[in-house]
Amino acid sequence: MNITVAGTGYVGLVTGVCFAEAGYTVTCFDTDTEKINTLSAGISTIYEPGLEEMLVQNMDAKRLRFTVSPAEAYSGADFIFIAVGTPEREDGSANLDFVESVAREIAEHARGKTVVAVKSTVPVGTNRKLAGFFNPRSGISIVSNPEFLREGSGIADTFQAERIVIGTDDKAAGDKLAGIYRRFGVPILRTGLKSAEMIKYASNAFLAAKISLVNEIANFCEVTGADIEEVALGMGMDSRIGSQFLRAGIGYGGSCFPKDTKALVKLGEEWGCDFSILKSVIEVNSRQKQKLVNAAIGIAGSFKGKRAAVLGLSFKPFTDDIREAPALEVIRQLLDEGADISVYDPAAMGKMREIYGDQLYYAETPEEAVKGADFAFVLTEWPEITAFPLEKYRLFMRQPVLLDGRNCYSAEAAEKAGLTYVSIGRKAVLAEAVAAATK
Ligand SMILES: NC(=O)C1=CN([C@@H]2O[C@H](COP(=O)(O)OP(=O)(O)OC[C@H]3O[C@@H](n4cnc5c(N)ncnc54)[C@H](O)[C@@H]3O)[C@@H](O)[C@H]2O)C=CC1
Ligand SMILES: O=C(O)[C@H]1O[C@H](OP(=O)(O)OP(=O)(O)OC[C@H]2O[C@@H](n3ccc(=O)[nH]c3=O)[C@H](O)[C@@H]2O)[C@H](O)[C@@H](O)[C@@H]1O
Repeated sequence: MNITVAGTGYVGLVTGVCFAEAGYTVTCFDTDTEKINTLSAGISTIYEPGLEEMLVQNMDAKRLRFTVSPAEAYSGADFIFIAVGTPEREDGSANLDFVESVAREIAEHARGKTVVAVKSTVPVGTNRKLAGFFNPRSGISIVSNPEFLREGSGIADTFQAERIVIGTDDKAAGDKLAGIYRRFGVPILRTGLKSAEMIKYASNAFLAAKISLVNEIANFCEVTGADIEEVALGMGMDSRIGSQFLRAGIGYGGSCFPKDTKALVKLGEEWGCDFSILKSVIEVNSRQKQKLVNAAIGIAGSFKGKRAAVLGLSFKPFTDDIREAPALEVIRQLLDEGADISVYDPAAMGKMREIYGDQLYYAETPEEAVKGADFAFVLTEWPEITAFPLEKYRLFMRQPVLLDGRNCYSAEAAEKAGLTYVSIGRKAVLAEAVAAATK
């Protein structure tokens, strides 16, 4: 059984390595020669706990290889997973150029009966369009197989997936794909092609909405004196609500929630449907990302001549991905305000340096980052950051103002440590500061 994965980004690489780990022979194909050279040398191109070890073991066992040749990748494949990017276009819609170019190459090179499973997130109707790239007599069938893994826990999310969705109008192709997933022992849901495409967007939209709703409730807690941690705990005990994704914070980021919510709004427009809830979800998230800098301005008046430390750059812990990370918005605002900025992140410093170069100071430890700072922003709840003692902020900072965008610390402990502490949904100080800044 030969499996090919097109695209060695996050999804493609995790998929390829996990299918090899499950015992299949896997070829990963990418047009990016540098990436393929790095991977062929046994080096992971993404930061994902446990992935590199698994990559090397499966390469050594001759179950996993990498290529830049489409002929080599597609000609002998029984299954081809498409996992290339579907980035946001300027108007918010999904860019399908990469997916279409893979379909064209498969049509050119694939021989015999091949099941093409589309993991890339694509608008409803795309897979039917992609089927049009293949000659009906070629034996190539298309199945929608959306991906639900999260960065930072991609391996566990694959082997212990809560569901695998297989959407197709071709029952035999769906049966074949379900067959290769059987080794994973996870629940499989069979649907039509369009429903599978919608399940992906609807799931991400729902999760993003949950976060924006909890963030709005957190903002209201600040005004009324309620505590979002207690409120979320109480809400989450209701199994109809569920306790996950109720963490209030500085807003959601990442390569998917921001782009997929916008793509769904755009898709709705194309079909004459107004996603008004989703528009608010996006708007609330965008305001949430600006909240802490506004609070700091409320406290300081101005950032001129002030130093700000930013702890946590990736959009969530256990990844080096900074796509749409709240840190990007916070740093943009701080630069506009004329602040001196030092940053620290256990994994994402290289990617930040690619964007900001010498506009920022890159510290090697949280301690070094906060030294001499007037403000410290905590934007990602990395263990290295949450374990950084409150006393050290007081000890090393010039003016110990801590703005905690992930509610990593106890407000009581922070005050006891002598800090001016601002967090999300827990203390009136934030609402007052924001009101002062926006007067
Ligand atoms: N990043 C994530 O955690 C998740 C992403 N998704 C979806 O999966 C898809 C892929 O996402 P990422 O892995 O983040 O993408 P990515 O942008 O990190 O990687 C895409 C890869 O495809 C390669 N590529 C482009 N054109 C190609 C071609 N013609 N042939 C072969 N390779 C080609 C690029 O060189 C790149 O390495 C997107 O649709 C995304 O929405 C779904 C679930 C989770
Ligand atoms: O389509 C995708 O790419 C993926 O998007 C998300 O996964 P991911 O973006 O890796 O990370 P999440 O853990 O969902 O976090 C996304 C953002 O929401 C934020 N978040 C999450 C949970 C929460 O309670 N509060 C909160 O602010 C995180 O800090 C992060 O910025 C989904 O969880 C995956 O199921 C999906 O496959």
